[in-house]
Amino acid sequence: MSLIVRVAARGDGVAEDGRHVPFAAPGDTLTDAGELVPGPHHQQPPCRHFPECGGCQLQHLDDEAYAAFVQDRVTSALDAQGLTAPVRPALLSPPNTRRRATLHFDKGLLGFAAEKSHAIVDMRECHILAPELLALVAPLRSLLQRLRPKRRADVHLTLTDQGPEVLVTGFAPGGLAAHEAITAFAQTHGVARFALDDGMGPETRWEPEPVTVTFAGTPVPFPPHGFLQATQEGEAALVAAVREAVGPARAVADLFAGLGTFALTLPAKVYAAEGARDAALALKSAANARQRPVFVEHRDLYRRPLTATELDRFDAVVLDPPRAGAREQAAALAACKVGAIAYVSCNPSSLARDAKTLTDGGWRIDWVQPVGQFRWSTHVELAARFSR
Ligand SMILES: C[S@@+](CC[C@H](N)C(=O)[O-])C[C@H]1O[C@@H](n2cnc3c(N)ncnc32)[C@H](O)[C@@H]1O
Repeated sequence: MSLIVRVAARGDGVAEDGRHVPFAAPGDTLTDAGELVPGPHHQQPPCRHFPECGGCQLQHLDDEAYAAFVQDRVTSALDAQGLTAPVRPALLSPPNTRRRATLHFDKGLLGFAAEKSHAIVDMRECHILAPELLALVAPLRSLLQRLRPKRRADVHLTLTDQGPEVLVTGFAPGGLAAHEAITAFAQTHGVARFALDDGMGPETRWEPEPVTVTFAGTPVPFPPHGFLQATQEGEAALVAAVREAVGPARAVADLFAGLGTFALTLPAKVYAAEGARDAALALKSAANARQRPVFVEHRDLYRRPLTATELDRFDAVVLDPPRAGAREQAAALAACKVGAIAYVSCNPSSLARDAKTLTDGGWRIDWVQPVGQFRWSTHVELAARFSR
C-alpha cells in the first residue's frame, strides 16, 4: 500500500514510494496490486469530456487539493532555484467563469484539443467556460459546418463589454453567402464582434459598436488578438496583489502592460511599456480619453529592456511578461534602486529563474500569491512582491 502524497506539475499523483499515478488525488491509496482506492480529496469529475479533453487535467481533485496543487507548483518552482518565500494560499476562480478560450474546428468538430493528441474533443458541455461563451459553441459548430474550412481553424472566444467576440484564425471565407451567414449568426447570437484572420491580419465582418474592455471604469478599445486575464476573479486577485505590492508608490512603471489591466487600476502616475502596437495604441487612446495619468510607450522589452538608470526614475515596477519570462529585464531590475517590484507571471518556472536573478542582485521575495484562474488545469499564475 502506498499513499498518494502530492500532485506533480503535469497532473499525475505521486505516491510515497515515488510512483507516478495518473488521475490520483492526495489521500488516495495505491494497493500492492496497483489498484487506486479514492480518498477524501478525490471528487467525481463534473464533465463527461474529462479526462479526454485537454481543457482540464485535474477535475478529479476537490477544491482543497486543487488549491494545494496550485500553491505547491509555485513553492516547487522556487525550490528548484534554491529559493524560499512565504507562498500564500491559492485564490481559485469559480467554475464557468472563463471569459477567454481558444477552441479548434476540424471535420465538423468544435472543442478543445484532446489532452494527449491533436484530435478535437467535440464540446457538448464545459464547466470552465462562462455561460455566454458556452452558449455560442453549438451554433458556431453549425455555422462552421456550413462554411466548411478546408483545414483546421482556431476559434478564439473573448467576453468583452459588448458581449462575446469571435475571432476565427486559419480561415477567411469570401463571397456573399459566407458573409451573410456570418452576419446572421452574429446578429442572432448577440455577438459583439466577428473577425477572421487567415494570416493576413484580422478582418472584421461584424462589429455594430466598437468593442471594449473596461479597467477601473476606463473602457479600452479591444483589438482582435488582444490580451485579457482569463477570468474576472483572476484579474481582480492579480490587481489586488499588484496594488498591495506597489503600496503608496507615486510613480510606477508597468512593463508588458497590455491593454492596461494594471496601469489603469493603480492610483499613481504610470509609465506603461507594451510590445504589441495595437494594444499600446488602444491603451494610449483610452487613457487620453479619460485623462488618466498613463504615459504609454510602444517598446520591445526583450530587445530593449529598461535600463537600471531608466528604472530608477520610478518608485515601483510592475511586470507581467509572457510565459518565457523577462530574463533581460530582470537583469536590469536586479541592478536598479526602485522601492518594490510586483512580478505577475503565468509560468512559475520562468518567474523562479528571474527571481533568482533578482535575489542574486540583493532583492528578497516578500510574498507570493498563487492564482488559479485556469481552474482544473495545470496552468498556474501568480503575483510576487520583491523589495530590497
Ligand atoms: C501576460 S500579457 C500581460 C498583459 C497585461 N499586463 C495584462 O495583465 O492584461 C503579456 C504582454 O506582454 C506583451 N509582450 C510580449 N512580448 C513583448 C515584448 N517583447 N516587449 C514588450 N511587450 C511584450 C504582450 O503583447 C502582452 O500584452
